[in-house]
Amino acid sequence: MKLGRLNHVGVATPSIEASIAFYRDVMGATKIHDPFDLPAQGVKVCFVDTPNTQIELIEPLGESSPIHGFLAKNPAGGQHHLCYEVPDIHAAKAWFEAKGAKVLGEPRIGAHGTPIFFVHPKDMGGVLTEIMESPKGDAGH
Ligand SMILES: CC[C@@H](C(=O)O)C(=O)SCCNC(=O)CCNC(=O)[C@H](O)C(C)(C)COP(=O)(O)OP(=O)(O)OC[C@H]1O[C@@H](n2cnc3c(N)ncnc32)[C@H](O)[C@@H]1OP(=O)(O)O
Ligand SMILES: [Co+2]
Repeated sequence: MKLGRLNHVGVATPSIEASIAFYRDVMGATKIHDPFDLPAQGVKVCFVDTPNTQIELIEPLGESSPIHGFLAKNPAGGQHHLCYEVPDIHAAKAWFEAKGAKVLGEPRIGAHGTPIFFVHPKDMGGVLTEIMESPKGDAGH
């Protein structure tokens, strides 16, 4: 597998509205997308565009949100995951499993409408890593 483009940096926040104000007023972001709920992933999401990638703001949605534990340890929020693009999600899953890394569940549809999976931070140098299939027609690198 070849390392693909960095698609986004996931940032967990207790308040997407407060984080939007921060990225707009302090960081000077000029393109902030409308937030939306993603119940299947247990998060509310908002993308902030930068010239070369996106910040993905995520706020817990529902009691079983996968980011509850992270925010319990980091109540003010913080950098949560990095997401890289790959051309073929199933080939990428097989690659990480063959390397002995713990893939968390089966591929599912993520916020960009393409399949994603996560690899456990303990096997990824301490970084929760999201692998995302590139949108069709996009090589991802
Ligand atoms: C918007 C949709 C989608 C997209 O399309 O982009 C998303 O990005 S959704 C993002 C949210 N979804 C997920 O994170 C799903 C995958 N995550 C998980 O399955 C769990 O969060 C986890 C990674 C298995 C952690 O589980 P949790 O129960 O919260 O924590 P533990 O206490 O069991 O943690 C074990 C261990 O790992 C450390 N940890 C936890 N989270 C992170 C993190 N984000 N980055 C780095 N390290 C993390 C945690 O500190 C524990 O370490 P020790 O205490 O040393 O054991
Ligand atoms: Co993400």
